[in-house]
Amino acid sequence: MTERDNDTLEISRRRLLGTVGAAGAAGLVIGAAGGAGVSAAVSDGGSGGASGPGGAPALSTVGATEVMFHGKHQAGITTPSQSRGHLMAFDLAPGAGRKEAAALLRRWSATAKALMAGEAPAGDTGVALDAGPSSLTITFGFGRTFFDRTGLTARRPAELDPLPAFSSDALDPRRSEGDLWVQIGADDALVAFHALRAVQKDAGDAARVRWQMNGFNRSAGATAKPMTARNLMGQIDGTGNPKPDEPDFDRRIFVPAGAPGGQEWMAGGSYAVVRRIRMLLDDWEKLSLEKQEKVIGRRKSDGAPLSGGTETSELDLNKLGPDGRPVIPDNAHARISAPEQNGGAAMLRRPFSFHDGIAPDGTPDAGLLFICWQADPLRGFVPVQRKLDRGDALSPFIRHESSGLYAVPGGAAEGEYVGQRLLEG
Ligand SMILES: C=CC1=C(C)c2cc3[nH]c(cc4nc(cc5[nH]c(cc1n2)c(C)c5CCC(=O)O)C(CCC(=O)O)=C4C)c(C)c3C=C
Ligand SMILES: [Fe+2]
Repeated sequence: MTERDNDTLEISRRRLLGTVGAAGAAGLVIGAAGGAGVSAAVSDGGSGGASGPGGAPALSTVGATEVMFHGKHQAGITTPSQSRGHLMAFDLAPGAGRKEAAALLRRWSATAKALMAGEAPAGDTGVALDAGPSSLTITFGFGRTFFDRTGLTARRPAELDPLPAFSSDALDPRRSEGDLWVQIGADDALVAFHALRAVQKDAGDAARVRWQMNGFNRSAGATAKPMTARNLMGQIDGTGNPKPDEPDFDRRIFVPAGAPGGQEWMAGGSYAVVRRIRMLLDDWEKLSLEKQEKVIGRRKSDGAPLSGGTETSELDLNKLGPDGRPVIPDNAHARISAPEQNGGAAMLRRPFSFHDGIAPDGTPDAGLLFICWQADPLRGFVPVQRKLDRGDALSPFIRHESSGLYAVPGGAAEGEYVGQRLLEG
């Protein structure tokens, strides 16, 4: 596989034998559209056999797809959603400061680079053997408290100021915030788990796990062509996301270099708002299909706006029904959260679903690990959530149970580790 900057798409032909199957083709197309650096190699051993070069097991495109570690932005932001995800927050251990944090980020970066390339470290457990890189991404961020703990308060970005309280919040502080945040995504469950263990072991005495959450999306390659994912309410979720080929995408999602009053070490970075949002599925599933669609303002079957068209048609917020009322109701989630209703506020939503079994009250402990990316939370998540908090038809069916806000620095250049410009600048 060829290593490339993660803003470019490279399909290595070194081991590309035969035709890319439907699943693989889907993955590659999404990778290109998403602007994520992806390299894919497919091996069938040259004769349709079961082994690749050096006797390594053959890989499908799903297994062989590699997302590059180095690049302008960290991987895992514009990378197409993976089918497995793990989120972890760490607190620095008592006595650990800037020096220990820098050593930890150096270790984590080396591990991320190796695992994302499908390499197994010496003495490895073997959990991820045979599966290839499987689009593994490992993304690192800093929480507000990190800066005091490391004596870097003066370099804390204003964007990390605490989010306002929202009336519908039911937040558990033990599952919120944290000094450091790690997002892991992969198209193979074993590859994702392997990375989770490696990251945790690397933390050593420097940091302790504060909370950890597990998520999933539809399996890579399950659909013949790329499709927007569905959430556990059954809705197509992600349609309105800004697209990387739109002219203002970078400005909305990534911190520019040289921003007046900004923190230069965040150039190319982004801010992640992370919320564990429980879905009250027993209540939701009692609603008729018609009522469910009015809650969102889109059709459940294909995600098309209730004003007509297909999934990608613009919402016609002025269209009235035969009863003289807006066909997309005033409190519909898609209406309230639309950028044009929020002074252009936009974010890139890249969630995972979660299911943590059955709660003591017998209801499913399931919902959305909502992760959204923006250049500034005050021009992304905050205004939209303020508005949703005041009258979203979806609110009675969801509960925000935890919250985190993290500064995710730009990608590491070759020879650099993630966060080096902060920790050694
Ligand atoms: C504050 C931000 C948002 C939260 C929190 C949120 C929770 C949430 N959303 C859904 C389901 C859907 N959301 C959809 C659209 C949508 N949602 C937000 C923001 C938040 N959602 C935005 C900015 C948008 C896009 C609006 C637009 O551009 O028109 C949709 C419609 C399809 C789509 O565009 O993705 C669905 C469905 C759930 C289930 C949920 C909490 C669990
Ligand atoms: Fe939403």
